[in-house]
Amino acid sequence: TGNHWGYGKENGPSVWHKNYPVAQGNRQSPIDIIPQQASHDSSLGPIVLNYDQCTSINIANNGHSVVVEFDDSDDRSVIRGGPLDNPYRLKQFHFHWGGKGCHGSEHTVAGISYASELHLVHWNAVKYKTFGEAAAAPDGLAVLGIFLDTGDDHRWLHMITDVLYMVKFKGSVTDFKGFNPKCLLPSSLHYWTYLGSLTTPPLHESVTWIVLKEPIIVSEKQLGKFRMLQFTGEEEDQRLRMENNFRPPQPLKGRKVRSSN
Ligand SMILES: Cc1ccn(O)c(=O)c1
Ligand SMILES: [Zn+2]
Repeated sequence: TGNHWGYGKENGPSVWHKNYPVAQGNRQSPIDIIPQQASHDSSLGPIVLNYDQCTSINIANNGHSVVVEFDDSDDRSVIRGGPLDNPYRLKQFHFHWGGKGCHGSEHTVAGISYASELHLVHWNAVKYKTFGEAAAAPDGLAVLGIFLDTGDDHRWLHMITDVLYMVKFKGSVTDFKGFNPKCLLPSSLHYWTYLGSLTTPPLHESVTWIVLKEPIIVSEKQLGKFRMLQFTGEEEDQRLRMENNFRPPQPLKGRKVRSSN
């Protein structure tokens, strides 16, 4: 109902604060990461991803992005180590991207944006009973951010781009079992980390961000398939191409960004 949030002129990031005042809070995401200003923290260990038993369930168009959901009923796929005090359970991953020839990452690096950004969303099931509860807690979520740059075809991304036609319209969902997101990681797990928020409403300040320094490479052709998705539902007469679904960088407000080695 009503003027739901989105990425358009009337309902985009510049007006989200009207319904979600935390948009102007002190730990909002994304941010511009300035490598030279990040502090090397030798106490920051490596991040460890245990995705081998992971169980993807489906892939869906939620009207803001395309999301792959996982069975998070136990600790079969978790992220641990790095800045995290305990394991966080993989819940879903999704992407943010730009328009044709435009970049659409959320985080930027020294003012430079990438073509796209993949977010792997995890929640603290040690401290909280549900994802919803964790999403509202200051140490509730850990999101692994991976930049996508353009070049050659990505060897495994076709497994996702080949099924996007099945979820063209908002509200569509289709089975998507047996996908292990480990195939979407770059070779290095070196990262920046800082305390931030969801980058979409409700913009809860509940995320420990872990942003990998090394991008993965995908082709323009593969990226173009994301742009055939629609923000709108099949029944709506408006046809809105899903693109530029990113929030721009937010004020750092004195936060420190730490860097793994
Ligand atoms: C939980 C959540 C929701 C939206 N986005 O963009 C995120 O990165 C994480
Ligand atoms: Zn995201």
